[in-house]
Amino acid sequence: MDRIKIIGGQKLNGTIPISGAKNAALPLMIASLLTPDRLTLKNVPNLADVNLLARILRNHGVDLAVDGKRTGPAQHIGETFHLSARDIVDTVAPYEMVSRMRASFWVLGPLLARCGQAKVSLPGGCAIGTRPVDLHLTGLKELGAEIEIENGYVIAKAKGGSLRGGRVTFPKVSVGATHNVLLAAALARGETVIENAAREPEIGDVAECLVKMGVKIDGIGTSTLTIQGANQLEGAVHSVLADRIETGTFAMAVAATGGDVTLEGARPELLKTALDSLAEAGVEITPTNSGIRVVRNGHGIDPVSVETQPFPGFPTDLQAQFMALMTRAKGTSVIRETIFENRFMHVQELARLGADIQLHGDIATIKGVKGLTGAPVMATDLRASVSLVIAALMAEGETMINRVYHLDRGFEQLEQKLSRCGAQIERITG
Ligand SMILES: CC(=O)N[C@H]1[C@@H](OP(=O)(O)OP(=O)(O)OC[C@H]2O[C@@H](n3ccc(=O)[nH]c3=O)[C@H](O)[C@@H]2O)O[C@H](CO)[C@@H](O)[C@@H]1O
Ligand SMILES: C=C(OP(=O)(O)O)C(=O)O
Repeated sequence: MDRIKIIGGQKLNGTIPISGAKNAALPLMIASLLTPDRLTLKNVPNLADVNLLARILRNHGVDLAVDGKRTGPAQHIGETFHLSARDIVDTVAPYEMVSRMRASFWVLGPLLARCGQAKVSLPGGCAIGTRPVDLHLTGLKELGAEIEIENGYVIAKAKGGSLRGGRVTFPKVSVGATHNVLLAAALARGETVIENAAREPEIGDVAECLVKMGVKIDGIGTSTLTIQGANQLEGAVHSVLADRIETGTFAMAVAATGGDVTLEGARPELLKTALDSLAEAGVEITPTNSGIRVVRNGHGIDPVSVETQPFPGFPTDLQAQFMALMTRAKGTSVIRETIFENRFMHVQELARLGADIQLHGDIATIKGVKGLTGAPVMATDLRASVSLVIAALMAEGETMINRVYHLDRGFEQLEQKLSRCGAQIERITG
């Protein structure tokens, strides 16, 4: 099993190219199930989750060709995927695959819309809470799905053979349920209205792609989406939007170590709340023509308290990274996690490096310490893992991070991007 070794204490200086967003690339790939024509996606990040989803989609009959396959150590990021689902050959998404990744559950809506039936295993994903799928299922029922759960599988059939438009009012904001219903509504007969839809930019990106495929959607970027389903969708060409979580992660890494880094291709408007929190901590954030410049030189880290919220609030996917930064602040900060009930697995690992963090329910109180010291730690989930990378970059001496397969799910060329900016980071394989 691979590990990552980091010798902390180096400032980061240089340029980091930002990859396409995992959380947009996955539902965009799934959108290919909606059309027999070719969907071309550019700027797809090379990640374990993307590769696993490619296997799941191939199993359903999607033909996937990749342009620009790398030869040797890649300097460039992003690939072009051509996905063609001429015929859906299997409407079952098996446990072995779906249990390893949350987003794979989102094939349910499109399969149901295209084929009138689907059998999809209950999903897995990061172990950050119970993560039910009730909102996905009630949403699809509003579009005419009949649903049973048997032996860990959701078995769904469209009443009368095809879905029809409906009104879905989510009692709670859910990214995944919004994706699932939006994708299904694209091929449902008539109009669907989704109220209290998640507004995360990745949903807007999928909606923009669906529009290119022939769906009429009003309210993109707002919490009310009105979708006119089409009988048949066309192919399209779409570029995956920049990863705001990767952007925020590197910005926090630079804030942590000090230095001067340009995040090339970053879109500051996609993570305004997080960048504002960094500015409050004393980090200089400057939008440039091609991205964002992040600078911290001389100025220490001021303590800043945050609370996670759905977009446009502070993202839960940046909570662990921000906590790592706050471990070295000049005072005490408070972080409240309101989205997932068990997303504090990084706390005990950060403590191994010398962090002083008290947990009470959904609130973590972080007292900034004078210094962290390297130690062996274990990655527990994707964003928790990268918070350990940030802490290790600040720590004195060597940190060995075990179970880095979590990182490979969501960070393209992490070690290369950091080491080119001066970090002492190395993957130890096997
Ligand atoms: C692949 C992907 O894009 N994953 C993201 C997605 O996860 P995911 O789509 O799983 O997250 P949701 O937005 O659905 O979850 C938000 C909250 O709603 C609850 N809930 C959700 C669905 C449901 O049917 N019932 C229910 O109660 C969840 O337990 C959680 O407490 O959004 C999260 C919140 O921004 C991010 O942290 C994940 O990175
Ligand atoms: C929690 C995440 O992923 P998933 O929803 O796939 O578990 C994430 O991307 O931070």
